[in-house]
Amino acid sequence: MAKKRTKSKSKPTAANKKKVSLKPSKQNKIIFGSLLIVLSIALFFSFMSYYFTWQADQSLLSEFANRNAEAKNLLNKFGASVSHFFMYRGFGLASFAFPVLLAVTGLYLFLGLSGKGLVGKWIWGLLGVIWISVALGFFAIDQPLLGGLIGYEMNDFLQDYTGKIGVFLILVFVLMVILVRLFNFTPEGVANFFKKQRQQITSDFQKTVSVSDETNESEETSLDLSPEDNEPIKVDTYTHKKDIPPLKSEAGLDVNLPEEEEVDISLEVEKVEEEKEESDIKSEKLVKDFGEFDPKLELGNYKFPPLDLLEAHGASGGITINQEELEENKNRIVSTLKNYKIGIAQIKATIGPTVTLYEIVPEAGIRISKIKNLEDDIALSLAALGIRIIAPIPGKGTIGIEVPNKNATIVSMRSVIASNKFQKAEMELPIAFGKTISNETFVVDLAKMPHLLMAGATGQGKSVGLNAVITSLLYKKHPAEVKFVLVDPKKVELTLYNKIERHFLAKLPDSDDAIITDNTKVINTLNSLCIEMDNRYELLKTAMVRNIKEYNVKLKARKLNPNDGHKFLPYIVLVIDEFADLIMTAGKEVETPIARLAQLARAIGIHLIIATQRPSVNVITGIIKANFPARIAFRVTSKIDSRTILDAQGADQLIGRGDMLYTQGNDVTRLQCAFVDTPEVGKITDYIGSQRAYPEAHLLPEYVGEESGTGIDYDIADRDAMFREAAEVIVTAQQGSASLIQRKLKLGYNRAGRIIDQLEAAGIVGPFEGSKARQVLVPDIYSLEQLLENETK
Ligand SMILES: Nc1ncnc2c1ncn2[C@@H]1O[C@H](COP(=O)(O)OP(=O)(O)OP(=O)(O)O)[C@@H](O)[C@H]1O
Repeated sequence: MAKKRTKSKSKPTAANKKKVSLKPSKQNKIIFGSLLIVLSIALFFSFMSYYFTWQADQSLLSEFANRNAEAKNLLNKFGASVSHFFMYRGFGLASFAFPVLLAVTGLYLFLGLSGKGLVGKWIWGLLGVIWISVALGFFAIDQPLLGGLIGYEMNDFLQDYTGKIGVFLILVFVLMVILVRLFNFTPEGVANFFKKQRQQITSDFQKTVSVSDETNESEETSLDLSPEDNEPIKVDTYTHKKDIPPLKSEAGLDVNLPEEEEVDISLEVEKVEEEKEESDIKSEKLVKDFGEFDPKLELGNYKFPPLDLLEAHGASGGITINQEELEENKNRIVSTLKNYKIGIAQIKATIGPTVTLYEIVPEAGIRISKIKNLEDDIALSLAALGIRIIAPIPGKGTIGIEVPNKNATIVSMRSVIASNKFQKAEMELPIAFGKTISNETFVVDLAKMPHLLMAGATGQGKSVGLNAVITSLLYKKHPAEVKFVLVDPKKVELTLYNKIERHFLAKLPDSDDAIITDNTKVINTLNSLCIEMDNRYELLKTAMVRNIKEYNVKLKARKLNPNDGHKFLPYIVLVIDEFADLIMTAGKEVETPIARLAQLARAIGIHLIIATQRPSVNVITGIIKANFPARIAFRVTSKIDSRTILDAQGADQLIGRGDMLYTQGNDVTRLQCAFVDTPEVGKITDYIGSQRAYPEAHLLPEYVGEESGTGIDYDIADRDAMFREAAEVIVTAQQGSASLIQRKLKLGYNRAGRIIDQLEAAGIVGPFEGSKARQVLVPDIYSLEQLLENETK
């Protein structure tokens, strides 16, 4: 009871306090506001009449209590006494600021405006009062009524200490403070003021001129709604209320116009159409006459490949995993973890196409780091290939164990292309990679990646992955919108796309084949792409846009003149298979342009996809890695490789056949890559290839290398051990081809390629001639021997 009472006692006091001091009711505010206004009027009139009656009323001041005594002041004895107090004993003429301040305060309260800034007004007001009274005391020392007693005394006091000049300087300084703080009296402020005045005059002048030229209509538009200081008027489109910036009165007081009044004033806001530049009007007319520019028009009848070119790969039955398998795996996980004394509170399974994710909530008190440390042991105990432990699953407090399904389901390209997610994807370059562990279609935008690095050991699904990427784009993009530059040193993986050369491929002007299989050509192509990139940046600059998307939108709206070199820019996707081979043979020569493209090409629509078998650090160099945030790892053979690609392990524990990890930044997602077989790709390219095409492949800018040859100088000492045998084979057969050396000497493609380069450097074979074999420059074995002997001399 006692407690209650104390509580109830303390509460109301606090509340009352609040009510009285901080939040007066609206009525109270109005009452108090009116009182202040009335008081200010009374003061004003008293002060006014005091100047005429003060002498007459002087003697009455001591007779305030005498009812018979009558003062001359308009407000009688009250007026005479108060005025005497303020004007004579106080601040003199400056006292007129008090009725003003009181009136403003009263208005604030009366209208219920927020009291922000009121204190400031009082402070500045009082400072102004003191300054004026001291100034008047200083200049009109013989007129005590002007400066008042305080003005006089303060002046006297200051003069005693600082002398007349000192007081004058103090007055000037305080005046400066007031001017700077209250009226922004700075050199820039003054300059701006004059500038605005000048602008106002010129615009007024122009308006007058235009009014005389134009019809009545322009009279309406010349109605100037903007306030003088060019601050914008915000108009609420629903209520048509103007949000007018507070006006400043001469005395430096912010006067906020009461909102209610604004509603009463019916303000008609005329929608003034935005001023259009001449070019805008022109482009609008063009769009009106001819419609938007359509880059697809040239191949207007182009038909996108239908879905039935793709096969279902028996995936129509859905995922096949039975309850037994799930139970079995669960029991194994539980018992394995028990061996390590890890209790499980809960376990949940998510079935994916190739793996099932078991999500475990460990018992309270078990450290996740313990499970993480036991990762390898647990994987070993579960004795299955492809187990990956994620401890903890990012964003969840659980631990994931991925266990491969006994019967993996193939994710067909058909199923992902047909998915709603892909069909409705509002992306620039949508790619349907496959399905996630929870069987959702995984679609990403290549334009956002913006480049992709793909790695994986032989036979783990890289080529299929590349085909999936290309197929996705072929299903979604018109030939006018995207072009591929394909680099295929293996010569077999991407050849099928030859059929769509005149639809979708880009090549160097002088080359026969669009698909690049030769390393020297790759260097030229990469450099040519760099030129294309620079050209595109130049176009973007002149069009004043930031990226290819904005550029093409502007071009479609006919805002860019083709006569100035503007043209529709298709996305360019550079696909390099076997990047390791390229880096090994050409090194810096390819690394530099690739790094340049990777760093800069995202805005102008050139995107790189690089695939490699060997994800070692000398292939995926730091500079390349830094510019390829999006990476895909198929199965690799070692943890180190996994780290090189993903900066995380796990790719070594994949099960192959399209099982992959995708990362774009931090999160690693396990996916089953969509499967598209070579015959399917064949069908798609046949379908596209059989349609009307452009006259030729999209031409890249010409690039003239420093040397037309290989550009690689070989020292005699650096020659391959099989160099002599290879030279003999070539000269005997009189056919300069790497594949001949490969066959006869049973060498790998790369080594044979290098030997051919060395033979060229030695002058035994001629330069590269596209798809034709190189010319053999030595007629017979005898001449060859002579040539080689002369070399050693
Ligand atoms: N997503 C997938 N789904 C099912 N099977 C696949 C998938 N990807 C690849 N495979 C199987 O793996 C085989 C090898 O794939 P792929 O040719 O893509 O390997 P690769 O990594 O390109 O090898 P290499 O580096 O030697 O060219 C395919 O023939 C196919 O049988």
